Amino acid sequence: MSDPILGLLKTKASEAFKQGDFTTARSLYSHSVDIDPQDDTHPLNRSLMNLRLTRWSDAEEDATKALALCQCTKNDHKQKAYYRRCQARREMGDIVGAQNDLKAFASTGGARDLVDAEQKKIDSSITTPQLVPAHQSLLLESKSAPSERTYFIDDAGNKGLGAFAARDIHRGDLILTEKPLLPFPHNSPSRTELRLAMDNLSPTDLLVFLSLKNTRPDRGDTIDGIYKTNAFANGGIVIEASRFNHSCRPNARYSYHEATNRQRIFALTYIPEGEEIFVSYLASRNVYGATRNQRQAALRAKQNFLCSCAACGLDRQLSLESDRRRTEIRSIWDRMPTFNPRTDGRAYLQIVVRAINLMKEEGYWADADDFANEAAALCSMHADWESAKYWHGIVYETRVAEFGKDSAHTFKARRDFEDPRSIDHPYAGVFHGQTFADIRL
Ligand SMILES: C[S@@+](CC[C@H](N)C(=O)[O-])C[C@H]1O[C@@H](n2cnc3c(N)ncnc32)[C@H](O)[C@@H]1O
Repeated sequence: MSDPILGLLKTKASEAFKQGDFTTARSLYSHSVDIDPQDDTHPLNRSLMNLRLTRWSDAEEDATKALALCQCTKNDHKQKAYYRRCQARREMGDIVGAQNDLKAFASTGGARDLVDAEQKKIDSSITTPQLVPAHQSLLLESKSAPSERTYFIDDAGNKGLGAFAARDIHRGDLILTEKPLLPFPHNSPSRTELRLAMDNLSPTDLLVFLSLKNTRPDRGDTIDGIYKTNAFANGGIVIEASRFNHSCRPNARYSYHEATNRQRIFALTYIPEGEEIFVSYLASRNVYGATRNQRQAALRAKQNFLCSCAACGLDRQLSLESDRRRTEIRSIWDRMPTFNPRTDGRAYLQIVVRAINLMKEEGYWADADDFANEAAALCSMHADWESAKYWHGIVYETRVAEFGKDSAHTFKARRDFEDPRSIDHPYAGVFHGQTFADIRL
């Protein structure tokens, strides 16, 4: 079954061609050539774009490729291929080759007026070959990072491309803010929804989409493969943000900012210039509360890759220690609802402290707010407002780094920190007599 992207590529390439954007049309046809190398139509179409772009030797090569593929079966394709190759060869000063192609064009039924016009050009052409002009780069490479940028995209070894710090980045710095190219309000659009959204892309945006990584090219559905490799939960396809690789000990975090319809990435830690910036593709507890095997299985199922991050690459001993820490953090989280908040308050706070310290030992404590938030709620139940403020402060500081000062999560944390008594909790202030001032990180 042919890849559904082929029809879309043809439509968008002719759209670009009609607009006179031969560079985009050529690149779109190049994708068709790569996806469907046995069909002569694609190199034939691309040869025309090459002629328009004065890329004579590429035009010649494509016409030759088309001739080899169409063999004797498609006469009109053969005619076009000879005619285009004739023009390319003439432009390159290969008069003998051009003359032969023109003969072949005529003998396969090429229009008389075209033959005559082309013959005149051959006759009057100068034998000195023209220089091939420098042409535009066809790759949609990410532009090299201007100095004010926080990141640049570069080769990240076995992971493909990746994002790197263009300067020293500090915890809480905004690294990227980007509008989605294909926004979806949910994570799994149907094939029809996806196809409709793709139809609305401009030819150049389709090219940008096609520049993204596809970890499932074998499945024969390029759109689906690229979507699954790159889509964000909330926010769909976001081109630059898609270049950030995953780590189970990330130094940055992505989040969707609904108010501005932007995908954003904030620094969770200090990231020195030149270092790779990593986000986590897995939701919080599936990273900090999961062993290496569990994380790797989840990433393989979700995105079909074997994680090579620093945490997954630890040697056996260190990896076992890491697994033990993460398993304990997870088990603390799972045990928390079993505590009686009236009688077990101190033990509850002590395990919160334990969990956050384990996160720190693990080198990834950006999600400390999950636990600190529970601690704040417990202190509020006991009307220990001072302690509640302390824990709300940790939640607030963590959320600024995770989501920025202007996110809804952070606003709430800030309000609770400034006025702990205003907390929206059904049991706030119902127990009295216990204070927790001695239990801190
Ligand atoms: C959203 S893309 C990230 C950008 C991608 N590296 C590129 O070249 O465009 C996700 C893909 O990058 C690769 N990748 C990301 N993080 C990785 C990691 N920790 N280990 C190995 N491969 C990773 C995998 O192929 C994954 O499917």
